[in-house]
Amino acid sequence: LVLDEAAAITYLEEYDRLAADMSYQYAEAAWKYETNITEETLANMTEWSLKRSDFNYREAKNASRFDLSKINNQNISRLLRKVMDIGTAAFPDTVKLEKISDLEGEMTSIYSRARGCLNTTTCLPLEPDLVDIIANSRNYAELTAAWKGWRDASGRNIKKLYPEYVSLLNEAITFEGKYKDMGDYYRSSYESPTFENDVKALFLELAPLYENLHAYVRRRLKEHYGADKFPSTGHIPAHILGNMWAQDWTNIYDLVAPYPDKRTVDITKALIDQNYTIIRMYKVAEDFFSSIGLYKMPHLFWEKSLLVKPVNREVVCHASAWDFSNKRDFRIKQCTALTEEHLLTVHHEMGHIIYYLAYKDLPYLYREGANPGFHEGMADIVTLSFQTPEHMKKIGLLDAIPGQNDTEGDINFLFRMALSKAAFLPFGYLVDQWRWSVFRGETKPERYNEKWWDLRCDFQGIYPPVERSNADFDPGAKYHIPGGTPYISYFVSFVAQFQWHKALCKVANIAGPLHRCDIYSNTIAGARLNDMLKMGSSRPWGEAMLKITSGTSGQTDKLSVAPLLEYFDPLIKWLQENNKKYNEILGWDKKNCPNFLSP
Ligand SMILES: O=C(CCC(O)(O)[C@H](Cc1ccccc1)NC(=O)c1ccccc1)N[C@@H](Cc1ccccc1)C(=O)O
Ligand SMILES: [Zn+2]
Repeated sequence: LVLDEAAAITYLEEYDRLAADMSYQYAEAAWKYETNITEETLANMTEWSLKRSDFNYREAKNASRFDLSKINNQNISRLLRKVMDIGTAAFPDTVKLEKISDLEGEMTSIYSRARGCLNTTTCLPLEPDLVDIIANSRNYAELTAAWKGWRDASGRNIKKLYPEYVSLLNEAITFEGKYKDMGDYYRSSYESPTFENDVKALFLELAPLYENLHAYVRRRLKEHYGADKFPSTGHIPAHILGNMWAQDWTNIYDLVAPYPDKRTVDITKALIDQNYTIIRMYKVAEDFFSSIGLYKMPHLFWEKSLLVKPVNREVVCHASAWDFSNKRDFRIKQCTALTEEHLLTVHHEMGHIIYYLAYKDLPYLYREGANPGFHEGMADIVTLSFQTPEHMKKIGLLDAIPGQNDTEGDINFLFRMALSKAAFLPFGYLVDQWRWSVFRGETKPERYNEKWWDLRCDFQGIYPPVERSNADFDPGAKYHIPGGTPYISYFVSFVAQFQWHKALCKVANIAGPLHRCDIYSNTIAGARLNDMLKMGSSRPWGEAMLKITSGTSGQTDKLSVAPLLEYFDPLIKWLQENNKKYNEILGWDKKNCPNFLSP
């Protein structure tokens, strides 16, 4: 039965209301589970997950009555295609769909409740305890115990569930014949047949920056921990970089700063000294977004968010931002602690909420990021302004800022930014290289861990401090793997946020080098950003990229690493010179991973 456009519009209006309501119900069930992990709340979430799949299945059938070739209106056809793009919900075997939801819930429960043991008597949760040890301890043995303890408690216990999870997801997603495997489906949200090769090319362009940073940090860490801890292959031990996954190195800034006597910031200390409360951290973030003309948090946000880890129940501590699809209820769930890292995560999560608020009046189907990387990029972009010495001084978290001709202070600041924004790049890239190879069937369960360490050794130039084998499951020690959450979105975000930062600083006429630009209280920058955010996923993401960059030297509808490399250019030159001065050999043996026991 071919129905015309008018009927399609009527159908879509009805769909919009029903879908938003179903989404609300599911979000409430998921919220109840994540803020109180019990058998009952997990079962209730699974029940609602099945109800949502059933709703999507039925509506996809209803939408298929319309003949898209007879729909001329681009907007209507885009909406109808989104109603029919339901992923695993197209799989009619609800028993298997329930199993997928159960497995994901169970893996997330194991991850969230895991306690890593340092010895036979002391077992600690990841947040805040093990995170703090990895961030602050300078004792090699203690770091090794925390690193190994966490993986034994999380990855090892998740391992047995992952193979079935993968095969069920692939069976469900290939049922309709539209997708080759689950990785193919994940990548389809970028609406580009060349996406996989595009990100590979971007990653290769960023290699020189990372290799120079890696060589410098390796030399400085050798001075501290002793050269005997560093193999001839050139790898750095994975557990001495200040982060449980070696994805952000800012916590070891004090050990490796280029000009230590010009110590710039210790935000964590300032937060404690100034008796910051958790709420004040959120108010500071809200003030940044409202200062550029974006939005304040709705009152339900303050009423319903979970901002502190409860003492009397188990929760999913990994931070997230929630849209309850009723245009009013938006929440953050974060086990917030008084540290600089958490202050940045507060800005990150609130950045997601701002995106939600910008597109809340769009049709339900368009209330998404232009692509998943754009949502993460929006979450992160204010941190490029917020962390400048100028801004830190403005909000009283830093007393002295490096003067304009203080190149040493400037290098220190750029270096500190590179410890998060450059150190992250290979990790942001490799997590889904691993996952996509698993979904493709290239990496079988017997070699899950070997493939993981092949990639970690190859792209990150780090190696495991204790022997690993295929009896371990280290990918499972990173939230997004048991959580089933895509990761390439962060790599895309780390590229895109510099393109946006450059464009916004330009349109806002903020003079000076890119790395000292602070868009705080600049409503022109805010308006330009808002114009993109308000598009949601109503248009292909290239148009959203063009919306932000148009009229500037970086005008493009594509991802480009040029602004990121421009931002770090003074540091790249400094690192190249310094590495040459010390005859540092850049890079590492990409095909030989120390401490991995081949089967
Ligand atoms: O995981 C996060 C922060 C959590 C989140 O805000 O990205 C969160 C992750 C998540 C949790 C549950 C389900 C899905 C995703 N994402 C969101 O809350 C979110 C994602 C898309 C749209 C709206 C909100 N960051 C990553 C990468 C990262 C990003 C930025 C700085 C440092 C590190 C990490 O910690 O490895
Ligand atoms: Zn995020």
